Amino acid sequence: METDSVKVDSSLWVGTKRYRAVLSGWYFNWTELDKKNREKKTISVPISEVVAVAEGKAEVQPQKRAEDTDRDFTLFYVNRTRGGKRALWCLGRTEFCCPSRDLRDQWVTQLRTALKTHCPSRPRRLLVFVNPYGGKKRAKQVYRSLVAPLFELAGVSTHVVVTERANQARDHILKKDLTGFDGVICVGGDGMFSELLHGVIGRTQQEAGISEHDPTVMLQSCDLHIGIIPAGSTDCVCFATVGVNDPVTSALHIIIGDSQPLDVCSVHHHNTLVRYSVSLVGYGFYGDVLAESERLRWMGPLRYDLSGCLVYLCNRSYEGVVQYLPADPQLSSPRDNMRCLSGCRVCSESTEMLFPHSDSCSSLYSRQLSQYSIGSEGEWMSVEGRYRCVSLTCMSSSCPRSPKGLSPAAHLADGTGDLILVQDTDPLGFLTYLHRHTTSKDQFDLPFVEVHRVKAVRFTLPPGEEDDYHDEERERQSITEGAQGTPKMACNSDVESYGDGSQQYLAAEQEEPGMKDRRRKRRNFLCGLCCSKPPAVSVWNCDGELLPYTEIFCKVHGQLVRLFARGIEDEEGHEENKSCKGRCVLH
Ligand SMILES: CCCCCCCCCCCCC/C=C/[C@@H](O)[C@H](COP(=O)(O)O)NC(=O)CCCCCCCCCCCCCCC
Ligand SMILES: Nc1ncnc2c1ncn2[C@@H]1O[C@H](COP(=O)(O)OP(=O)(O)O)[C@@H](O)[C@H]1O
Ligand SMILES: [Ca+2]
Repeated sequence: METDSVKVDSSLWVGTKRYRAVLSGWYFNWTELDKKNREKKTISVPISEVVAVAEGKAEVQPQKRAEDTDRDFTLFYVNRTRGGKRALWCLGRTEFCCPSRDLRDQWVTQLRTALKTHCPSRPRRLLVFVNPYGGKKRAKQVYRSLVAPLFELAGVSTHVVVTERANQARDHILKKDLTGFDGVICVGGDGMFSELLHGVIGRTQQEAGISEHDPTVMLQSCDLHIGIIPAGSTDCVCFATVGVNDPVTSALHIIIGDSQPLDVCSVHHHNTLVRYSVSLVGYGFYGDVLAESERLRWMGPLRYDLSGCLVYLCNRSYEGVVQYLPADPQLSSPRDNMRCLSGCRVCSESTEMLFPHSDSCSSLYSRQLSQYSIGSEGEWMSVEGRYRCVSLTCMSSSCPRSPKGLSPAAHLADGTGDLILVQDTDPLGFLTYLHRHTTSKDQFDLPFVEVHRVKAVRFTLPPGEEDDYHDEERERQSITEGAQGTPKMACNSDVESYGDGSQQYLAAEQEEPGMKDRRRKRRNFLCGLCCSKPPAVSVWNCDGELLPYTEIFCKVHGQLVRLFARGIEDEEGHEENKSCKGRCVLH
């Protein structure tokens, strides 16, 4: 453990005043005059939050050459500001002037050495995917103006790919050589993150020789970190792992090399992997909202509000049988009001349980789960009924639309998910349930709502329920299976498993032309408002992707991937840096 040995201790000019500055093991402390109230204040920056040290009076924009006087140096570091309730990060910048050039060189050398010593896990080279198509279609501009200058300042090199089609990012990660990259970054929304998630998990299992199609397999956890620069419509994964969806905040978390493990839910249909999810696997309301919103993509983020209203007015509920494997109630519960924040105790305790020292690659829950093989009774619970919505979320799924999220006390890395069952109820009751997502009232404190912390869920239709919605899908499957005799993975991309167990994702072109439109027409709620026979079956929304199956099996894999984040910082925890107006650049 690094001692707190003093590396440099001298007086430095900050602005027009000269004060003492000390670089000890982990911190750089200096004193300066607070411009507003003309009094001295001490600033203390942990080395782990230093972004860069530059000789001279350096600026962030590379085109502004540093005025290289030989006695100055500039420090760039993480500054916490307050954008309303949100704890934003911005780039702090302070110029120091030394009595001599030697002392300046000593400061710069020691600071850079401290950076190298204390922050070995910082990314040096990143693979960046920009989605020009998602959100407000401003991803390129966001990246170029706010993020690229920070990466350049911090000395992080990047290879940027602006995607031209859906699934290009995922295919790139699955097939291309990733040597030398310390992480992959998506500039977009949850759909774009989902592409990188599928690429990173698929690549890791490919290289470990694990077949993703076996629902009880223990997946290999992925070391290649994923970073998100928010530029989408819901941006819920970014919001739930960082606390805000702000490009500069996220870029700074990436630069300092934060690492946040994240649970992932695998979704299977029989022995076929359909999708992975981290934010929401939702049937009923959320599924119908997504199905309806795809036609309104030209509206950007507003499409969810309009389709939300339309779907709400259709007042639909669906029959279903839900079986679930409860998690250990001693550890935590969805009603214990223990929000998952940076350094969360529940998640760190789960790390012990998920990866016991003896066998680091297998997760405890997967072992337990494989004991209860799919068909056995074990501790599986089963409920049947008519539901407004059935949602499974591995995290709080907080997002700008719903600051507390679908399940406010869910944990990012505890190996469990929260299953929320909203039974059929009157429209006002359901509106109350929805509305509580935007207030601090407990959305589970309603008679028709139940929530369970689970490790696995199976959803099936009650016997005799017509799944006409997917019959065409199955027809298509059988036609293609007949042709190729291999199980086709059904989703907007098809996986064809070859003899050698490697898996090639094929692009969505495999779908018959017009199949999607036919499906979507079926769900068109505008005509649905008046149509007599509402569909008996809804559709699954899996992180913003429609699933082509109704009967699915979901399993939570604890801490399967890692993000360049540190969880939601408890706003109260950073009083001292709160007011830093004027010292923030690039905001
Ligand atoms: C009356 C106010 C109702 C507010 C309801 C807020 C519920 C918010 C739930 C947020 C769920 C977040 C789960 C995130 C899923 C995302 O992965 C996924 C993809 O994200 P991407 O577009 O960035 O790729 N996003 C989604 O699937 C969108 C989720 C659906 C949002 C529902 C919005 C409904 C709001 C309108 C309801 C109005 C009812 C009253 C009308 C009289
Ligand atoms: N260049 C592209 N053209 C069309 N679709 C794309 C492109 N790049 C990515 N996509 C797809 O767009 C979808 C939405 O992307 P996302 O960034 O989540 O935006 P939003 O948050 O608005 O949904 C993703 O599912 C992704 O697969
Ligand atoms: Ca979880």
